[in-house]
Amino acid sequence: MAAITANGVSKRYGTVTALERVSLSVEEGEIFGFLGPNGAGKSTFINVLLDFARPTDGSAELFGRDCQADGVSARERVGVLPDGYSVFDRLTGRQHVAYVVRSKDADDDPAEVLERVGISAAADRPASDYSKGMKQRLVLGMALVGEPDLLLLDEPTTGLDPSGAAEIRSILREERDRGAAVFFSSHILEQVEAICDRVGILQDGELVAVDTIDGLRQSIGGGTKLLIDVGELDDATTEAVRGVDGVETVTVSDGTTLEVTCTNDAKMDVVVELQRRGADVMNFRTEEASLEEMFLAYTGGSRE
Ligand SMILES: Nc1ncnc2c1ncn2[C@@H]1O[C@H](COP(=O)(O)OP(=O)(O)OP(=O)(O)O)[C@@H](O)[C@H]1O
Repeated sequence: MAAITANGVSKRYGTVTALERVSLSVEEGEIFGFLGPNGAGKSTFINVLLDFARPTDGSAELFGRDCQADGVSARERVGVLPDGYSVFDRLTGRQHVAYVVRSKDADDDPAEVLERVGISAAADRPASDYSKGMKQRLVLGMALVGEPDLLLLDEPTTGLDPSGAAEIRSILREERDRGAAVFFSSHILEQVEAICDRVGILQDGELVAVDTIDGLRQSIGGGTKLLIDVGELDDATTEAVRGVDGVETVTVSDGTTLEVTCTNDAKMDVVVELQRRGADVMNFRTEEASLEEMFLAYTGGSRE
């Protein structure tokens, strides 16, 4: 059964359309990255799943249970790191985790949970004294209690230093590997590229793409960039390469290096055309489009 199903979810705040007919499905055992620039609607979508916000149109389900009509039972199997979370200032980290263990009727050892998220040294300090990154680790630890079947995480690595972000990514992989679905939002492309099985790109409330990273690469023109060093290059040869089926763009740098973006299938045709035209192909490299290039292609360069 799908962990998350969204059927045409729209959300309007007055004249602002935060979400526009978002439909998607996330399965158990996958890490799904929800990517979009600031204000794209990522938190609003998670808030709809948690019933912090009600959709204007459409509906959403967690494990087949309606997030609004049946919200409490929909959230039963879910661990959450919400946007704008807060901690209880007077409780220690250990007490926070112990509280969640009791309320979920779970049997996790709070010390182990705190160890896992890297704040065991601060276990008995009040959470009010924690840094932002430590609070974030604490709330993530609380989300992990009870082996939830779905982790819903709003920007889980923002505010963490690079090694902290890497630790969290490895926890998310472990959770996926034990069969949980992991859904997390981010505007940090590298975080998403590093661990996601699939990615959804949200732009102005609309889901403009959902695919694997490789699939996204394919759909923006194969996503393959060829860098070809040739001895000499004339305009007619450049034009001929532009005319090869599957070629999207051709640019020339330093007078002798061609940069060609094209579908995977067109790679060899480009080289064959160059040779047919008598060009001396001296070096030939390919680069895959980075997620950043894909993101810019989908969002029209509005990365923030
Ligand atoms: N409670 C609210 N009242 C009015 N407008 C809202 C409310 N919540 C969100 N919005 C608007 O909806 C849009 C989407 O906001 P949202 O917080 O979902 O974006 P986001 O993708 O999570 O952004 P960020 O990456 O900056 O956190 C924005 O234009 C925002 O101003």
